[in-house]
Amino acid sequence: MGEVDPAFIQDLEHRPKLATIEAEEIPLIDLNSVLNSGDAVSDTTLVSDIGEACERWGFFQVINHGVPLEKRERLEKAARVFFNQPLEEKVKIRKDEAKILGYYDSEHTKNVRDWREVFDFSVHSPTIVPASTRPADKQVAEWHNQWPEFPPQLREACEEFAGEMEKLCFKLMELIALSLGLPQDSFNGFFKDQTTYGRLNHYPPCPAPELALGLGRHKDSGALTILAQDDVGGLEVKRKSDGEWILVNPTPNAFIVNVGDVIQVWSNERYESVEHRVIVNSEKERFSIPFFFHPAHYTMVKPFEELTSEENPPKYRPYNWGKFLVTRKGSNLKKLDVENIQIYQFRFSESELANSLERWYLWHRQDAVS
Ligand SMILES: O=C(O)CCC(=O)C(=O)O
Ligand SMILES: [Fe+2]
Repeated sequence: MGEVDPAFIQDLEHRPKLATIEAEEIPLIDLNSVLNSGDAVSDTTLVSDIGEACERWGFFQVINHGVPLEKRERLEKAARVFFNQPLEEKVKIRKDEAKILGYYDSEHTKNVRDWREVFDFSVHSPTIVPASTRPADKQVAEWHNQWPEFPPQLREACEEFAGEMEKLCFKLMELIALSLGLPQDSFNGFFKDQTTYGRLNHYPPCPAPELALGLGRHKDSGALTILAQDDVGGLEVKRKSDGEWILVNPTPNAFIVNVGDVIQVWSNERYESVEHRVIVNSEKERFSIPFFFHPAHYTMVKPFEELTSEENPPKYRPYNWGKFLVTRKGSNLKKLDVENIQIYQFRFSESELANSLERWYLWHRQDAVS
């Protein structure tokens, strides 16, 4: 990536503090009991620990998650080999506005360029999504994977790892449902025709880690994200209690889990999708593998009725997940003059919320037409 191009430079207020602060860690959750308990979850302590982590942090780490270490290591190795190739090899599978999956090295978050390169692959290929961002357009399109020729084992490593991630996501969604007081399988149906995808991230060493970010502050827009980070460290989470950026120290063979915007809406903000970002390092490169668990494109995302009441009316109007996803995917590819789509655009204003009777009326009427 060479010298630091001004496109990478963050505004003053968003530049990282590189001095490490001693801070409380995000919760570490042991999934051992649930993996050995068959289908029904009976560990109430585990369920309440997950609920508390989602409420306080929006983030937690899991250990004893049942994902074989060999599968993770195999993919980590293949990712290194892939990114280590010359740029002209990688750009053969470059993504663009028509081909949404593949390699990319100039993603922008909040319209500042990220100091990283990525490879995106969908888990159920082809993935069915809306053909355009236009609300009235009901046509669908297919996302197809673009696999590199080299290394030849990358495809299988991605597919095998994704299979494991998907199982873990379903388990975690069941635990989250229980933690909200909902039936265990409440969320499963939304993921029948899921738009989930996986990503390989490479953050090269950066000559100006105090000016740039590997990945700018953002919230994940899907339901759940599971992340494998290597031993370098760089992920920072914005602590809800005071807005301080907290580094997530690498824990060997753990996965980092965070709730995304969709869970924020489903839970009517009991669980919030929390901002996070990645700082870079002048000496070490870093690799990470996020897995974005996303519902089917036709899902109308709205608060669960069981989690709302007259005193706690729905805070969001229903929105179409697929339209949201394609709008977001298209806008991250380049620098724009405006902020890309965010869920607060679907949130009722405080004055609308204040009138809960009217809110209930609106809500039921929208339900009938969506
Ligand atoms: O690389 C990381 O640690 C975080 C990646 C991430 O937040 C994302 O890709 O959404
Ligand atoms: Fe993220």
